[in-house]
Amino acid sequence: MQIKNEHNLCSVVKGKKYSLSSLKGINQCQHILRKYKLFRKKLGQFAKRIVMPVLAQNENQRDEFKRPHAIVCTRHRNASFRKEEVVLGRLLGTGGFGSVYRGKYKDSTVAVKVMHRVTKNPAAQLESFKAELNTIGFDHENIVKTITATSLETFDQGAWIVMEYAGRRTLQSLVDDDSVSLGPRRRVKFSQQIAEALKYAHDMKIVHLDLKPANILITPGGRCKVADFGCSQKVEIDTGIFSPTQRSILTGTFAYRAPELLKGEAPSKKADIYALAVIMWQLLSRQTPFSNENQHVVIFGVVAYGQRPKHPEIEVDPFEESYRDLYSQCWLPCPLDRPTAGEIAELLNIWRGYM
Ligand SMILES: Nc1ncnc2c1ncn2[C@@H]1O[C@H](COP(=O)(O)OP(=O)(O)OP(=O)(O)O)[C@@H](O)[C@H]1O
Repeated sequence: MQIKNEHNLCSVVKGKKYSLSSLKGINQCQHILRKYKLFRKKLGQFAKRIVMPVLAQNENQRDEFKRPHAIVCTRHRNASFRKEEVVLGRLLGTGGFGSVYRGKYKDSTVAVKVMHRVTKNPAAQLESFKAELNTIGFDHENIVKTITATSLETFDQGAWIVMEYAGRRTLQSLVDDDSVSLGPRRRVKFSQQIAEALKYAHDMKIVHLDLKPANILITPGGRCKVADFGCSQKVEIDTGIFSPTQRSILTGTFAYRAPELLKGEAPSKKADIYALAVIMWQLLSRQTPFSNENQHVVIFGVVAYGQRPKHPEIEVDPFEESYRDLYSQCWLPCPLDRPTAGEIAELLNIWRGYM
């Protein structure tokens, strides 16, 4: 098939008529890909695994492109980012593996995660850094944009991740702040935006696995942005399940962790849907899930008896009932019974149209 233009190339690749011989003229492809910068936005992961190896200059490069995370590492290594280009400002907060500062990079206000130089678990820290790089190239209004990062090779000399600055508030701080109203419209808007972010990440074969209100930033304009992909994992393209070589998912906060993860089973996209359910519950109840309860007892209850956070004892109208029904479906014990992020986003979008 002759490659004529961007659309044509997309349809060849997306329509899976991608036997490499059908992509006539590598030079032509290169030209089109460069011209339209298709690598990430339009062809996504598929292009990285199928088209990029064709364009690779030599065997080594070809193998590298075929490995998961290859694009991230390669782009990353070649990135022109130097620490001197960043002006660090005040500290925004400190997490387990790094401290986040407000800063300036190329005239933009950014947030910079500076990984701790000394840590009790350097291997886990490196994994977390690599996981955060899963979102390099993501472009979605409800996901904190990762702009650039120092290279993996220089990790030991101090690793930095430069992100868009998404404001000072988190969804957790809104839930905890009694002066902030979280009426039905806001609840549905936030839930929909989180579902949209998950849909995008899942379409890119990335699962977050540490979704909770503290990891959702709220911009001054009131938009949700999912942050902290430090526990995220890549799903295999064909099977939809995780490569067993990747690290186990013993991270995350237990109240938001799906029962299959608590049982030690392989995670899937539906683990994020479970976490979204708990967040939706929290937006309605404004309580902390399983607060003051013994963690081990709760984990046993969640896994063995399908225990979930209690529905808040408030009067509910038919609309609230639908909202409860939706999050109750999202935390069903069997991952297959839970809706997809796309289905949830679509439904909530329809609701928003009626509110
Ligand atoms: N892009 C960003 N824009 C604004 N603030 C951010 C951004 N990224 C992180 N922060 C803030 O920086 C602080 C530290 O974030 P970080 O992700 O390192 O740690 P954490 O989520 O608190 O802990 P951990 O990662 O160990 O779970 C948090 O308060 C977070 O809200």
